[in-house]
Amino acid sequence: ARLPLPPGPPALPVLGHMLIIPRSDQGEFFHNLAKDYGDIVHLHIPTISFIVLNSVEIAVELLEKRSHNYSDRPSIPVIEMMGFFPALGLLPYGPRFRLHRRMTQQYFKRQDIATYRPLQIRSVRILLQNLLSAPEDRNNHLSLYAASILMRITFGYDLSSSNDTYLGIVKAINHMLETPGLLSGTIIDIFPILRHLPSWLPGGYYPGIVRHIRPMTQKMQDFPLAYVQEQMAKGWAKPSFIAINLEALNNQSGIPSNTLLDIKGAAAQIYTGGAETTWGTLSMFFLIMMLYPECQAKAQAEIDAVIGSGRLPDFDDRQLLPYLECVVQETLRWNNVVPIGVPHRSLEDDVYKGMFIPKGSVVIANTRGMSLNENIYSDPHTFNPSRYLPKPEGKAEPYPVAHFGFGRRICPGRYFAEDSLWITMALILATFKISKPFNRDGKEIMPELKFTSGISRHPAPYQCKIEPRDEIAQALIVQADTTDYY
Ligand code: HEM
Repeated sequence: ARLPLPPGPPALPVLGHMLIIPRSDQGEFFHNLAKDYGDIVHLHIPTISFIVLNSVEIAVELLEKRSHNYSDRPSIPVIEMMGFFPALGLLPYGPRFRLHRRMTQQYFKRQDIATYRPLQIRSVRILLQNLLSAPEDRNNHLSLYAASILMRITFGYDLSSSNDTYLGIVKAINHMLETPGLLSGTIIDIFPILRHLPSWLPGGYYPGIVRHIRPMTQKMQDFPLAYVQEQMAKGWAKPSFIAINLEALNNQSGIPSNTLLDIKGAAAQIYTGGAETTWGTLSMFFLIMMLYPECQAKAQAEIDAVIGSGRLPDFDDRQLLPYLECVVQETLRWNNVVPIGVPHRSLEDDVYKGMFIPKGSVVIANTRGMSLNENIYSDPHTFNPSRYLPKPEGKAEPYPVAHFGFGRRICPGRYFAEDSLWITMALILATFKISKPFNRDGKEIMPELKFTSGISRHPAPYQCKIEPRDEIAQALIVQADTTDYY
């Protein structure tokens, strides 16, 4: 305990760093702190130590190589009070975490991910047709697309309309979780002690939110299980995460309620964790394609040269499209949608390079800062897919690795998510031109670079123009086979 803590800015006597930690854009704030104090920084507020990791090397050293100590989560009582239990992303390190992790990882294993491809392709084709018929509804189409894939594989549900009641519930909950100043998952929001500080939280505020949200959360978790049980009773349940887990228990008489709770909790976490992040990344992609038309044109030229214009890209084409691969990776880096990851927590005292890391520290992998590291990425605020290409065409910079987190808590849906993003971007670039809209005077409208703030971060609403690249592309979209082969 005599060893020094990692360095950090000057702190106030009791409040510590409470007044300097911003409520939004913490990723940038931590990134700037790293310039003065280094890649590992200590901050504190009453009773809580934060260790902020600003480089991939340190995150790997602590969160991966010492993962036995750094795989716990800090408790987020307000979210638990809302009924999010048991949810893998929030579970403390222990037997229940291991059970949920196993169930989820098993379903999204790298070697089995190809099973989902027919469903992903069909869903993207439907997305293309929706974008063709109502391009101004881009946002709704994207969120419908992301949720529909995950709901189908989680509980066999055919989500076909943005007006679906169940989708409405999930979106309302997500909205609550990301609204800045509410339950945004900002550092300030997630620490229980702050609930007692009137300056941050007016009295009665949280109980009010909980009253409003709890029945919705309950329904979000209960409906999928009831739906699958009903379909199984009728004998036509589609393959799904819930169906597989229930079938595995078939020979047991009377499934314990705790087991059912685990199945529905794990299922709900899959689409709450996966849909918002996938949708957010695709929303970022449309914004980027509008801002960087030269990158869009280069990716389209590559697709045209490799695939021609007579068919839509397929997963088999992935190896043949190196620039498109760089576009996907650069989209994940440029403004990553989970900018400070999900906080880990240390279980025991530890020492790193002569610095003391107290037991119970909240450990934040600042993935935004890692993506902006000037020692690795030249001109990091610029979207430049070519940076990853070998020299002399590119700069041979490494693909980003931080955006899916680290160690035993690394995103279990990462292989599936990358597949979804790749096929979506490939088909959209093959068929559509994305550009800035015009105002009444015929001048281009420059989008404002504004982002939401919370655990997940995505562009604030913006307009863009989406039109088929040509008549051949339009025909490909209209004639695309959307038969359900999954
Ligand atoms: C672009 C898409 C996605 C991004 C950027 C993303 C990012 C992340 C990050 C940063 C974490 C925290 C990792 C850590 O604590 O170190 C995480 C956790 C998680 N993600 Fe994802 N994710 C994405 C898609 C998905 C998908 C498609 C699924 C479901 C299939 C999913 C399910 C989860 C779950 C269940 C956790 C909690 C894991 C745990 O606490 O052990 N995610 N994700």
